Amino acid sequence: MRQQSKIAVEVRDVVIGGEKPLVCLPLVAKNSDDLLGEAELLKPLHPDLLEWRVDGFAGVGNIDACLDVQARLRRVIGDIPLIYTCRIDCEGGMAKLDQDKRRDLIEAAISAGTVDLVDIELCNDRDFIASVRSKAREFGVKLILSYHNFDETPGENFIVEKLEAQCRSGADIAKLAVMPKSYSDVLTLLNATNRARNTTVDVPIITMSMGFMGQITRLAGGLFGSDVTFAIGKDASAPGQIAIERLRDAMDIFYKQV
Ligand SMILES: O=C1C[C@@](O)(C(=O)O)C[C@@H](O)[C@@H]1O
Repeated sequence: MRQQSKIAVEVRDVVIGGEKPLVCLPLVAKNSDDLLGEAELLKPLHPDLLEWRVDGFAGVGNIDACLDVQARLRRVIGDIPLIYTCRIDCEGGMAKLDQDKRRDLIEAAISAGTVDLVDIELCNDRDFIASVRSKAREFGVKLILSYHNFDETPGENFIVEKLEAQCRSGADIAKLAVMPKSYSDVLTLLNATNRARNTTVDVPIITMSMGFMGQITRLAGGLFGSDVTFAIGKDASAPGQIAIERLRDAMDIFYKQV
């Protein structure tokens, strides 16, 4: 059986860090009609979690427009836990916002009370992280601190230290996505995840090696300590994601017994 997270995170009736890794589907539509349509389409696929990639939404610069769609989105998805992500452009985000605006948007989303988790990058400055963290705590929203590298896979120590730093900065969940150039890089990511899970990182972990080479980490990363895998519902939000139906079939091989 896989090594569970020492501290599990519960959102609605979903446990992150429990017996089985969970499947999250990203919502990446550009306009509100398409976004709500995408959510309708994904709901019957029964994802454990949904992620709204707000940085892919054309109205991302308009807080009121975003809040309006967010409220409608919650009505469509019912009780499915929702991650709110406005990814910073230097780590793969699709919009360039200034930091004050991005923080205001994220905090407004948290205060609206209709998102369950928020994902921000560890590369944001301390004040940005402290401000979002305190807003998240106030509204009972779980904080994911993340790191993305679309160019390469850093060494094992770097990865473990990044996950540890996320914990020290108050992450309820530590997350890291990196790009492999070889299958050794894929093993580095899995080794680092396994080490973090079994030593210093007590909170749930989400890691993935991106691209084609990294697909094994999306299927079997849970065995090494990754608690959530991102799949394709309608459209991908990162290279290497696999359609949810195929992913679930494959995951049954690894996790059915539990
Ligand atoms: O950070 C992540 C992980 C991800 O980049 C992936 O590789 O599956 C997909 C993103 O939507 C999410 O925010």
